Amino acid sequence: MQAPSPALSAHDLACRRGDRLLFRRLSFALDTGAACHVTGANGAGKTTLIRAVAGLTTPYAGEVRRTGALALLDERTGLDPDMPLGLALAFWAKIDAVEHLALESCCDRLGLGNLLEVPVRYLSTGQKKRAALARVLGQAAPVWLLDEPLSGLDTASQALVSRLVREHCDGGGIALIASHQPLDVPGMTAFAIEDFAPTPAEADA
Ligand SMILES: Nc1ncnc2c1ncn2[C@@H]1O[C@H](COP(=O)(O)OP(=O)(O)OP(=O)(O)O)[C@@H](O)[C@H]1O
Repeated sequence: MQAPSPALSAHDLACRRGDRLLFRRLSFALDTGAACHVTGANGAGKTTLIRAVAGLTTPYAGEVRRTGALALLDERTGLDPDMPLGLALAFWAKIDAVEHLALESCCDRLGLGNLLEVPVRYLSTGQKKRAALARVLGQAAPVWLLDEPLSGLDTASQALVSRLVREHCDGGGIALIASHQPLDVPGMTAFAIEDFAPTPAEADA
């Protein structure tokens, strides 16, 4: 049986952090092939939104609906700092049921081939980010949630991320991307988290 088309939507979502309402009445709907760029100032709530959509934070109001498996790029890579990169990725590949050859091909795609013996703690910021992206790629999940996928990356790697998102969406995937930097993904929609900022009265309620 064919898997249903992926879909991701939020309906009247509101999230609080501590005693502060960050955003409210936030809605979007993404169907197969769609990418959406979430922008916003530091502290506006982009990571909170990504985590709420991922189901890692309970929204204050509203709901998220998703069809299809999820791959999340978070600020925490989850890669064991004491393991060589190859083994650290293999740990997740086992959990994600990714075959060895597929993992190898993702590592090659992200230019990690010559780093697999290096302990994760010795990797640079950009190298760690590319390793986390390799895991996302390997998961072959139709729905991608990418929190700051470009931060710490050089120009060539930033272009590669745009290319990976394009290919993912061209193949029917969905990507919701929180990023301070622009991405080169034709047809990508965008919204600013500030568009859903509470009024002062709502924020204090
Ligand atoms: N556990 C927490 N308890 C209280 N406040 C929190 C908590 N986590 C985050 N916050 C606050 O929530 C707000 C939104 O944080 P969030 O990380 O979602 O912002 P962001 O838009 O992703 O910022 P940046 O662009 O800097 O990554 C910030 O003011 C932050 O200090």
